[in-house]
Amino acid sequence: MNLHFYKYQGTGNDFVIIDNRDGKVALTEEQVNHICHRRFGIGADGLMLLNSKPGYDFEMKYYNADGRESTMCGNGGRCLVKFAYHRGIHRNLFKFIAVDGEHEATIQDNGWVNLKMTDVNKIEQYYDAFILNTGSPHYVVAVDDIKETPVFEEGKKIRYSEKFGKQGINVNFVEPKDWQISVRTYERGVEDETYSCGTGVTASALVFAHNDNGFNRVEVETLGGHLAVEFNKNGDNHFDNIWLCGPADFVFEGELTVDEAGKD
Ligand SMILES: N[C@H](CCC[C@H](N)C(=O)O)C(=O)O
Repeated sequence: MNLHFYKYQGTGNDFVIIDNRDGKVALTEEQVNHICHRRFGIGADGLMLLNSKPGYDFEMKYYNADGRESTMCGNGGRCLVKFAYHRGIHRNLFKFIAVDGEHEATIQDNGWVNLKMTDVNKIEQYYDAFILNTGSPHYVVAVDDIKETPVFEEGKKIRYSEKFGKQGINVNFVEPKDWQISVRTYERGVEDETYSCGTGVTASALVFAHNDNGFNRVEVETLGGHLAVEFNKNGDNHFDNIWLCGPADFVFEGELTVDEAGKD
């Protein structure tokens, strides 16, 4: 099967994207895993299909690098909006459907893509950490020195621990710094640290909100660059009008042949 693919990245969280509006592409778990492989494939944290969907500008289908269809990807959603624009879908306000429901998005004059995330009405405290779902499940814990934190080793331990078992969880280490936070994330389904994780950055910003009530904007530093999260906080653990804001850029495109076995 011949595929024309596009590579995009949002603060270093990178994705293979395929325009599947004609509905002809169906990939197996093994094929997605092979395409995302950093040595034997194109290499990516995940793969997305841009599908058609009546009533929406498009439908987002997201697969982690392990090949399995996953929950919401914030950076992926932002990259897919930029891709849709490049493919001729021009909107002041984009409206698409993803695994966690409807999303709106805008493309800013500086090229940033702002993505509206699902509301959050529950944050569970778990020992010194916080558990919440921003479209994907997240574990958020504060650390003293983000640079010295063994993200892979510690993140993997938590992700595979008894508590989170088969479902897994994304693990975010956060160093609060004045009016911003630094975040590093071990991502489920990539099974490694990624340069940034959009739903993880969103979860971290909600946990470390500055203002108790009303509008908040949290600046976030990640290995892959700068993001911002804006939201309304309405008392304890109620957040809405949540927007994940940041860059989303085209990298390259090409042709790919995958056979049934997922090999080139
Ligand atoms: N690995 C995540 C999905 C992608 C999340 C991340 N890439 C983002 O930008 O939100 C999970 O399996 O829950």
